[in-house]
Amino acid sequence: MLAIPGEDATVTDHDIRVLDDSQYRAAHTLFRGTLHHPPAPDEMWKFVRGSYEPGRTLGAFVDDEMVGTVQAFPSRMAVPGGAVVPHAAVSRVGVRADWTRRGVLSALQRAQLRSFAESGDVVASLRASESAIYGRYGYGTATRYRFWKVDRRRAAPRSRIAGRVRLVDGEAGEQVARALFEELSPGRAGTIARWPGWWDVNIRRRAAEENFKVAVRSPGAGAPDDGYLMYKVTPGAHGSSEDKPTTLEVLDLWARTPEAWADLWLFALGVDLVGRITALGRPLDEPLPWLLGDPRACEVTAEEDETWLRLVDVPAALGARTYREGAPVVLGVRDAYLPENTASYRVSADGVSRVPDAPELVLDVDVLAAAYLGDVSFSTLATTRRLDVVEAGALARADALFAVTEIPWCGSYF
Ligand SMILES: CC(=O)SCCNC(=O)CCNC(=O)[C@H](O)C(C)(C)COP(=O)(O)OP(=O)(O)OC[C@H]1O[C@@H](n2cnc3c(N)ncnc32)[C@H](O)[C@@H]1OP(=O)(O)O
Repeated sequence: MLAIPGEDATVTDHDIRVLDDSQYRAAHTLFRGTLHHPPAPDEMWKFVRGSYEPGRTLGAFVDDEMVGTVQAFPSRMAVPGGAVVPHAAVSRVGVRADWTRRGVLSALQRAQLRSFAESGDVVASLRASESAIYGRYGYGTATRYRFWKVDRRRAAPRSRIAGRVRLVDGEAGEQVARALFEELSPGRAGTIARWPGWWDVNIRRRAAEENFKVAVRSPGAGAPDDGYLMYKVTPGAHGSSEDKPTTLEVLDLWARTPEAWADLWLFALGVDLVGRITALGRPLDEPLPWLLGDPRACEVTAEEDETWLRLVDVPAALGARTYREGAPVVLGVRDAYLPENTASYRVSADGVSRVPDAPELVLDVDVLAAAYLGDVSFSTLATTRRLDVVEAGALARADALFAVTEIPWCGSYF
């Protein structure tokens, strides 16, 4: 039985259990129900099943009936400076509609965070269905992504493909993509390792149902592959119809070099009969307009929070990333769910240590997570009253230490 924050008489009976093999399908059905989806049919379940790994799914029970569930996939995440830390990828969070707002998720979160701390995960992350849910559990928005829409016929690319882009069919295409992905991610800060079930659910299952293509790029014949594009084309109503144009969706695009990146986009821009190209979840610094003769042919249709990051082990996370040169700063961190993180930390280019000193900036662990990968500055967080400034000069020092040269991005939806 768990102690539940803000508990009242109706929530004390929650019983959080680690689920076993015989309960995964029920948990999946419960989760899908909270998203207003029907249970997974057998042909979907055969791909989803493998993503339930032992010991990683929790259920909340009332009178022996499951009313809520959370799951986490095993992963790793790159942090500024290039180190890679153990990472739990949280997903499939749901509480049955007749049990919401009675502390079920809070109980699940408390148990899940404790299990991450015990198993040595340094960070956890998730994609939030709603932005009001996860801050209280210590998750902060640490990366953002953008969605593109391109009017392909207007785009007029400025250059031509310089290397070789070839289509690779079926499983061979997936294998080439997967090998390249594993070489490139985790790489940039915020990028993660995908787990086998990610490929089963997101690629293999969809490829079986939809018209997936894999284009692989190399600098030239015989040279090693250096990038791939996974895409799908949905034919429009009448070929070139304005209302429902033939649309090419960029599903996954990773490149080792700028040349490979440009060639893969140029390939997409060259696919005949396509009127519109869409790309979801791309990095904020992707320079697509510069590739086009008519930069206005591409439009950012959305820019949203991507990674909600949780620093599970604050000293290990702070110690894993590098810092720019500059005078040190003392951060006072508060963590209600993992109180062992609550402490003062002296951060400098030489390293991080827990200190008895009075803090110069005081902040909750979700706010530290937002700044951790470098996506937002301490000054911005202070301006928006997300942290307390005890020593005015500390803001500029913290900004200088945590600054990064490349905008963090994850690029793997889960
Ligand atoms: C990573 C992912 O899987 S994202 C998908 C998340 N799942 C969904 O969106 C499915 C639909 N929603 C749900 O299943 C549930 O509403 C959940 C899981 C979001 C929340 O579960 P609950 O058991 O209701 O949360 P719980 O009762 O523990 O809430 C704790 C606090 O968070 C608040 N809260 C919970 N959900 C929300 C929400 N959607 N919006 C605003 N506040 C919320 C509660 O009001 C409560 O606040 P309080 O402590 O000030 O009283």
